[in-house]
Amino acid sequence: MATVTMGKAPLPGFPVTYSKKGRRDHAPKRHETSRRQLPIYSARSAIVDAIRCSPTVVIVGETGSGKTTQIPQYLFEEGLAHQKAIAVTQPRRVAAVSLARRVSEEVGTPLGRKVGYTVRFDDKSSNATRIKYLTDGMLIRELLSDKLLSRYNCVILDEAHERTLRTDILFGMLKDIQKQRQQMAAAAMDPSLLVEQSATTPPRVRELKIVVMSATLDAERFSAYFNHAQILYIAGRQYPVRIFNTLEPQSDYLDAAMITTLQIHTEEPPGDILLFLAGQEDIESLERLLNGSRDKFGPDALDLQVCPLYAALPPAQQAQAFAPAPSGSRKVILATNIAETSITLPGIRYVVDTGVHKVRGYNSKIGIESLLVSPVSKSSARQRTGRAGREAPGFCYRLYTEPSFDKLEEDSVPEILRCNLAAAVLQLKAAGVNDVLGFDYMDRPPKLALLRALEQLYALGALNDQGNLTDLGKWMAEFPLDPCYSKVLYQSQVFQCTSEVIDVIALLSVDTLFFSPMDKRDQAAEAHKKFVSTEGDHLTYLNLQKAYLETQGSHVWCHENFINHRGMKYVQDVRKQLRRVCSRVKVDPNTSCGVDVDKVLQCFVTGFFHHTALLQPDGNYKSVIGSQIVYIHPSSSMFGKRHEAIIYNELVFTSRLFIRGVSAIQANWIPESAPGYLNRMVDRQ
Ligand SMILES: Nc1ncnc2c1ncn2[C@@H]1O[C@H](COP(=O)(O)OP(=O)(O)OP(=O)(O)O)[C@@H](O)[C@H]1O
Repeated sequence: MATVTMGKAPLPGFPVTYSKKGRRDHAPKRHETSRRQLPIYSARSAIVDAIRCSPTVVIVGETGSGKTTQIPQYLFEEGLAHQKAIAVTQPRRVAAVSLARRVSEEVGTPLGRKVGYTVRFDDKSSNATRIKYLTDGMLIRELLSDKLLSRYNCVILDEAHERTLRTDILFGMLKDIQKQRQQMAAAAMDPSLLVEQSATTPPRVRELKIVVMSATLDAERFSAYFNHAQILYIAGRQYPVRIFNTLEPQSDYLDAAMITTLQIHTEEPPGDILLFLAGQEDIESLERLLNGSRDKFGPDALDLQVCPLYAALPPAQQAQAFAPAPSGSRKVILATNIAETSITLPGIRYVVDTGVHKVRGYNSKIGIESLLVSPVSKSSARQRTGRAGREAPGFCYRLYTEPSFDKLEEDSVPEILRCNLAAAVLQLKAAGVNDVLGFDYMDRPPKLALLRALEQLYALGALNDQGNLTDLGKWMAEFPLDPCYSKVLYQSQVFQCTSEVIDVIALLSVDTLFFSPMDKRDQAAEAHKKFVSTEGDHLTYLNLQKAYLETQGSHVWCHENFINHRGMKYVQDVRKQLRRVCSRVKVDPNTSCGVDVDKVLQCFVTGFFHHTALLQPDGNYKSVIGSQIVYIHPSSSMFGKRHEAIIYNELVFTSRLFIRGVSAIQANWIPESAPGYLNRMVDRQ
């Protein structure tokens, strides 16, 4: 017979509802009704049964149908969180926080009690928490101290289609935990073990249920990876969304976004607008433009309240996007793709999609992970559309043509295939995965590439000879940089040249900062002369940066000196990012070596010892590792010069093995930088 634990009397308006298990939930009535109206409600028992019967279930359901807010509650109500909790991962913190708020309201308990969240630097959960929304990164962190995730009965991987590096790492880790727990649970069923166990207490470690969810994922593929998991397709959209495409391609998406927003504001019935843009800069410029265009609305128009929403915005300002617009005004939220999945922004009826986003890419030149503006995938476009139609019928204005939509990729390339492997392996190690070769990747990177990555990390001092992460490795894992560069940055504290190292790394991220038009070659060469350092490209770049800052990045100055103005602007962005991260990890970005610039080169050798070459008696350069003859590229300031030893930034094979980003160094700096590794590599030759 079910037992009921009695507590305090319920508050008026909060009826007590009894679940089948006899547990008591205080659920506010107004949410109870709306919960039952969600499309997913009719599939409630099918979902619960599937999860009860199968270790892993893949669920695909329309955006807004109720997956993220309802499924964890169904499992909780049906006793699947018994004595433990349900984790729901999100790729973004803003979603984790807002979902926990909403669901705790639906459950009718204060945030942090039955329903809570954990994101970096913010934890609203307790031992009583049964449904926990958390970022994928935070679940990886929890894994480091609780290897079997024993506090959870079920992990829901939401928005799995996003395939972030961390979510991909979680896929493999969770599969492994599930297997281990299955074996332990099976062992506990062994009658000889049951003798020692009380009949009333459940086994200490239960099986781990995994639920993979999204509105837009390739369910068959996910099912195959998760041991042929059961797939559930949930039909039904909450409210219809009408999609409009432009008839012509738009040359300036910001301009098109501005016009469309003003048109909706002045011509369409009330309802807030959500506008997707590529990044913070776009948002700031559109915010200025929209705030400056109030006089165009006419005397009877509603006021327009502009709310930015991007990851770097302080949480208090982000919260404004979730608050209702003041009466007599319409809210327009200018957002990056942080608003693309999972969240419900109350009041939104109109979505404007520019069709672009910033993607973390990998600049193989310097291994810096960059953010580049690119077209979205179909899957992203559908998710954006799905932000309308959650509380009433909605409209989505795509600022690109229908044929352009048809040409978009179905899904974005998984991050693990887009980023440098040394960096990915460093992340895996930081996440506690020791066997990175045997790791169960959903999309496996090539083995040789993984081996190279391990060897390189060892040489850099990020791994010890057991292959475990060192303290330096942990530090390096904090940086959005190829590990060679983060090592140089770390060493810059020893050489007292952090400011210069940041500048050079940023400058090396662009291909051609000096340009020479065919018809003005001599003029350009003359203009470039004043920046050239006899010690090579690294210090030449440093001279260029100094001069650029002195002229405050003037377009005219760049033009007169045959300098790539756009490239220099990008350099300043990268520089700003790096300075910010340095400050965050308490490294002073202003530490400078002054005129003692040799220190900068010495510091670079500590990360680039494998990119060094020695001058041969015949005048050629031979690489220290690989013993290959390498040729200085004609674009380098070191072209035609001879020096006992050189360091280079990259090796490119075109007609010959060319090296670029070259500087002169002292030969004795090389063995000092990674003695063990270099001896081994030279022995192998
Ligand atoms: N903060 C909120 N305020 C108002 N309504 C909300 C809120 N959060 C959710 N809802 C309502 O609950 C519905 C279901 O939301 P939920 O996030 O569970 O859907 P979903 O299927 O996970 O969507 P998606 O695939 O887009 O993440 C929404 O369509 C909306 O009507």
